[in-house]
Amino acid sequence: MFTGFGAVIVAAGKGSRMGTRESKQFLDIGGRPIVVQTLDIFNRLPWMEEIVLVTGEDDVPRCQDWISEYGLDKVKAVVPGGRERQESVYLGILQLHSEWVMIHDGVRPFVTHEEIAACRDTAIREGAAVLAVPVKDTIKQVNGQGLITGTPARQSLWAVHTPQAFRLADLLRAHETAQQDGFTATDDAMLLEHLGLPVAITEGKYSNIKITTPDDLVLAALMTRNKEESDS
Ligand SMILES: Nc1ccn([C@@H]2O[C@H](COP(=O)(O)OP(=O)(O)OP(=O)(O)O)[C@@H](O)[C@H]2O)c(=O)n1
Ligand SMILES: C[C@](O)(CO)[C@H](O)COP(=O)(O)O
Repeated sequence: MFTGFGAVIVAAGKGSRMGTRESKQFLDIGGRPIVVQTLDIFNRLPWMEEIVLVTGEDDVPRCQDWISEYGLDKVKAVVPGGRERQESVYLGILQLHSEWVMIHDGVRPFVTHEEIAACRDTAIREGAAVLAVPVKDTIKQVNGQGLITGTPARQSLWAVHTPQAFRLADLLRAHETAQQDGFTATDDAMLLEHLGLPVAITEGKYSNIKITTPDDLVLAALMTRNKEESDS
């Protein structure tokens, strides 16, 4: 029985906003599929005890092959995900035995060990934590007619990233309550908010991008080249 941290890497999305034939999590950056790059970051954390990969049902065999090929020895299970991200996360956490869990998007391959450790430390201190960055733009609320209805104070606005870290028992309860209530969320913190549990912010870096649209691929290629140059 593990008592430390496990991670669920979700990579079962269709990538409709990317629009490529190949799902975006399997596109190549720096010579490896994006999801392999993400898994490798978590696999190299000395304190990370187990990893579950959630992917498309048809993609399970090729992911298993990559796990062997790239020596991702902490990946204990590769499971098919669901229609929505929320369902994919739930199917992943059912496989874990650790006391704490980190949920991370398979398409955020630039997260650093420092950011992940900061998120872990905040979660241990506060009970739950997410990486996030202060928003740089002024954000407007807009109605269905395209008219601005309000301007929230920017000091209170953060763009939320992953990883997001929780006690496994809290996250399971949050997912099961959401299922009972028919509550859907775009991140896991929202599910704890729905339960009334506090979630703390850990300031991350703007470089922890989620590869979502074609312009993110251009940025990702540039970031990979910069990293390769600074590593050599
Ligand atoms: N049913 C789903 C939907 C999303 N994800 C994962 O959740 C992460 C963040 O989601 P997003 O960037 O929205 O990915 P997609 O759902 O693939 O993209 P889109 O919304 O453009 O279709 C991705 O790693 C994606 O693979 C998942 O595991 N299962
Ligand atoms: C969890 C998340 O990465 C936080 O930014 C994001 O909400 C998930 O992806 P989506 O683009 O909202 O589907």
